[in-house]
Amino acid sequence: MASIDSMVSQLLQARHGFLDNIIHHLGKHSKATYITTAIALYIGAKIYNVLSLPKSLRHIAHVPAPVWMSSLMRGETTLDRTKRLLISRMTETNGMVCKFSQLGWEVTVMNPKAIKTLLQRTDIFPKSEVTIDNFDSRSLIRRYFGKTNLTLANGHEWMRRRKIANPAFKRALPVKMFARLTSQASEQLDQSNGAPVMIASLMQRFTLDVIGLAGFGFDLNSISSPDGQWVTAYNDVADGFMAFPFIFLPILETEFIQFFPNRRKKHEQLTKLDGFFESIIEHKRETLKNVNSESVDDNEKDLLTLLMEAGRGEDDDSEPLTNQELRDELVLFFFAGHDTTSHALTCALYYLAVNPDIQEKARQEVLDVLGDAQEEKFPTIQQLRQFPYLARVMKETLRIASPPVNLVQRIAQHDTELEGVVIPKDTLLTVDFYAIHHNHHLWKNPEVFNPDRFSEGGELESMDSSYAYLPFGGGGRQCIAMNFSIAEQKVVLSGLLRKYDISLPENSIHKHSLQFGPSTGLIVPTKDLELKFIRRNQVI
Ligand code: HEM
Repeated sequence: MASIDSMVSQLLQARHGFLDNIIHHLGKHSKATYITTAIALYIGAKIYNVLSLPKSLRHIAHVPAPVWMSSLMRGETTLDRTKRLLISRMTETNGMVCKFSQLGWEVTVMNPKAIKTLLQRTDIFPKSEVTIDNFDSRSLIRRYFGKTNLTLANGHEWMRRRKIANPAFKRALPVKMFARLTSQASEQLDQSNGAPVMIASLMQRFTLDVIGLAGFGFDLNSISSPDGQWVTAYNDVADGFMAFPFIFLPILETEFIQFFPNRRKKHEQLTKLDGFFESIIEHKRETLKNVNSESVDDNEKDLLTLLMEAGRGEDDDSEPLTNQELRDELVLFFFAGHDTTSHALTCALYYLAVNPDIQEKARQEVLDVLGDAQEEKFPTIQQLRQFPYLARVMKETLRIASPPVNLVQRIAQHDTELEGVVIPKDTLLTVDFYAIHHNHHLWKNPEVFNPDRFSEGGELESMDSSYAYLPFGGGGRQCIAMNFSIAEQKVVLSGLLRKYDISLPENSIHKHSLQFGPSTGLIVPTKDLELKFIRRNQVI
């Protein structure tokens, strides 16, 4: 693959010689040759411009575009690429490195102090709208996410949406529903009779059902019916967001979709899903007109109800969300809330399986709170606070295997500086979670799973900046559902620890370290991970 590096560098370097040659031959050839040459020159110049680091960023260390691209093309793992090309440059330009991304050159910020400024100064570094504007309104991704939503909006629009959604997420902590669905998932584990189980798939179906119920009160039932129509439609659509040919050549999707039947099918599935969301929103509005929702415990209300209730209270002056806005937020919660948490759960179960001492310590804590009687038992909201060790296991999992690869890009509003480094107007900036959470300049033995980093007086507390650890982001744009997801994970992990001994099959490819598959964009999924769940004697 070094040949790809050298091919592209040679292409860039040979540009001048290439131009001279072309000028020399021009006189001798026909009109067709002129046109072909002009097109070749135009494309060559475009490629050169796109791949060359802009002059304004040349004072910052950078990874040459061909080097980054060749790593992607030869399938180097995200972690290896990050270590080799980003962390290795941590000491250059104060922990800032430029790299080539799908949307152009961006600065990856690895210096915790600079990250703090980047995330706190949302006036100077708002979210980059390039991320979604880059997609045509007819593309699958844009049709799904719409023009804006809570995670993409900036300024007043973001504040308005966050003000409405914040109380909804504060109120919604449906632990009873988490427990009910954990129980359903464990029925599937029981059916395996201790044989290896594809755990990522089960956790994905679990979190999808959670978000269906927590989002709009609809049971997608994907734990027991993985092939149900709405689950299939959603998975089909989500699978298509980052399809390489349509991202790099959007015209294929906008102008030539008739030649791509599979892509057309995804659009049809999305149209069906939209109809489904619309009917749910309409139905909910009608129900709320007729039923007194006060009678339902706030914790167990779905987010759609809570979002619709915004603006109704006496001191609540929020401008209510329209049906379209409600739809756009709900589809976002689906996307942002399901793969992230299922990945966190899958990885936590893996690290418990390969660290029996840690597993036993976490289990003992759970048994101390919930007892070891034979019937299933899950924690109440109050009991969730009584699992400090399990919380450290979850934190360490989110450090070592952060679900999102990086933060949504920010864009500098004007010429500014970050920790002494000049950042020109319109520069795109991001934070790469692996680059920060696996950085040996910040963490001791970052590849070792060690929940005690998060104990009182432990490694995190002794660091100069808490921004060396940010699985849920930071500043005002921190994950709105952090507490929701933590509660969800605690219910599942405590329930499964109480009931099963968790282990890795003898011949697993993950024996020495957790292996990841190709990235789907938001997260890097585990690769065919199977775990064994053997029922402990005491619990039936
Ligand atoms: C382990 C689970 C999760 C992780 C690690 C995670 C991580 C993150 C991160 C890093 C951000 C900040 C993005 C940025 O600043 O660019 C974020 C924002 C967000 N997350 Fe999560 N998330 C998780 C679960 C969820 C769930 C369950 C939901 C919804 C039900 C959700 C909804 C959101 C939303 C709406 C935002 C945007 C907030 C805003 O910009 O105001 N997340 N999440």
